[in-house]
Amino acid sequence: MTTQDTTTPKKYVLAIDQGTTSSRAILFDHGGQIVSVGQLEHEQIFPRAGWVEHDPKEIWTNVREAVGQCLSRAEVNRHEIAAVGITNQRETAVVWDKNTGEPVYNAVVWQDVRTQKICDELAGDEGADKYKDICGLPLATYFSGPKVKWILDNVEGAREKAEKGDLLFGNTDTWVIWNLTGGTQGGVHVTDVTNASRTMLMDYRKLAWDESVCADMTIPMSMLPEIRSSSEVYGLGRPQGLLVGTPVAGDLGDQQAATFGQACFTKGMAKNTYGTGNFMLINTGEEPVVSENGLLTTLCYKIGENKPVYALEGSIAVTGSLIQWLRDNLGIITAAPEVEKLAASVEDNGGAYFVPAFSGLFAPHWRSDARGALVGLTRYVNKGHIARAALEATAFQTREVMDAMVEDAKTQDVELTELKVDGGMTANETLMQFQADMLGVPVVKPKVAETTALGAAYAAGIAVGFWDGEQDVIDNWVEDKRWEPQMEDAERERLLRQWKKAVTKTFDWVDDDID
Ligand SMILES: Nc1ncnc2c1ncn2[C@@H]1O[C@H](COP(=O)(O)OP(=O)(O)O)[C@@H](O)[C@H]1O
Ligand SMILES: O=P(O)(O)OC[C@H](O)CO
Repeated sequence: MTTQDTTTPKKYVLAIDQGTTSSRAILFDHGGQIVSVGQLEHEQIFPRAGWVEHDPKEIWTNVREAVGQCLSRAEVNRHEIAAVGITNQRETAVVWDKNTGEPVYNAVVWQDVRTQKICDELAGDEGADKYKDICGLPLATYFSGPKVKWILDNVEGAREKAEKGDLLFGNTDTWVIWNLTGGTQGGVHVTDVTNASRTMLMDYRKLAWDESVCADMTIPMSMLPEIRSSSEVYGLGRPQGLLVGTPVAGDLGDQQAATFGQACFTKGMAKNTYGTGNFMLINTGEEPVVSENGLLTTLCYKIGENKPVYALEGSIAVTGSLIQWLRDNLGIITAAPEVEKLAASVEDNGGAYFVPAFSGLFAPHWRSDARGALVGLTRYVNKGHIARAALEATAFQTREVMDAMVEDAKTQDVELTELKVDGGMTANETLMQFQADMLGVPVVKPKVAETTALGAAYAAGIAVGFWDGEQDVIDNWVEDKRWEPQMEDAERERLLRQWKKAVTKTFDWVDDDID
């Protein structure tokens, strides 16, 4: 049996951040400072238009290698590590055989839109909000439940195996934790409330799988992981691994982890993460709030036996990935940071607006029938304007989500006075200034920008007593940079008016005869 070393003093907590484009392992010290990082990218598989897959085996290999890199770079071994926390790209669905550990199909990624027909059929006459009262989410291709149904319906033999109890489902947190704790040799099959709240299968008030939704989606409940809190010991590292005997003690979806790492512990505090997509979460306290404006009701975190904390979320599918698209599909930049220089080569967007509805539009529109559009083009527009329009798209989309949040917040008596930000795109000064201009409130970035991994580390460290609780997180949070709004109101309103017009041009694009 694997046991934990309780004799060596513990100096660190390790976070594993299994993201959309890469898997990272980050070691943190007691002050919440980064000690070392390991990182590997994995392949993005696009078998058809609108389909996005990852290879779960590659992800697991990369996680192990990232942990190896991280520990060797710091010359730290597992005896000095108090606990491991996992955070992950949410909604991405993995289904595997519990007897062999082999996935039955690639992971179907959150951005994938293949389940449109399944969602339409499930909605029937009742519409996309059919399950909203149970799970807090609209029926959309984004969430895991319909993806699991697709796998069971389309992979030969999968449904029979699932019905026999041989298959397991999980988001990538569950997949990583199962493997980390032993896989076929006794791996634990768990998830936390935040990840479960993104499947459409969990009742967000009861924090339990909902039988009726699972039945509608024809998903055997034996496949589903046990729902646990975000901060408790789920199991110990497997004997063969580098983390043998180390408690695996934190699990949060990446956006909730960032909210935790940003110390948004009070009702009304909000953060926005600028990565592949953008995700703004506002803490709504111990009572769930139902949005009237296209936001998702989601679990924010649950620490051990404490009451759960809820959030409203505005999810934007495409932000940083639009910059990758400029790099990979248009070739007008060779690396993401170059977009800033290209955008600075022009004074403004030249009338061009880029609505990147590559996976339809998420919050606040939830239009699966939308597809991307670049509008306002004239002979005047050059690649500098396109780069600028691509950057501005992130800020405009964020403003739309913020408007929805402000509307919902009115009923809660909370006011949004500033926005905490993090993620890869916050390195872009032009974007951050434009963002503050578009929001009309200051945008504030912390010194440790890896808030996602930090949040997972805190959840794990709190579970084992390495940190005492939320006050430690608050004490460790230090402001790095602040952007104040500078734009005239009239100019802001003009730009937003044009943007809103551009958004309407993307609607109703997908016809029924297109998969
Ligand atoms: N200087 C920059 N300007 C604009 N976008 C950037 C810049 N640097 C990185 N990005 C974008 O940020 C994203 C990476 O951010 P990250 O937080 O690592 O994402 P994720 O965790 O979603 O993989 C990429 O999509 C990339 O295009
Ligand atoms: O891996 P990221 O940072 O792109 O985040 C993905 C989100 O969790 C999807 O909901």
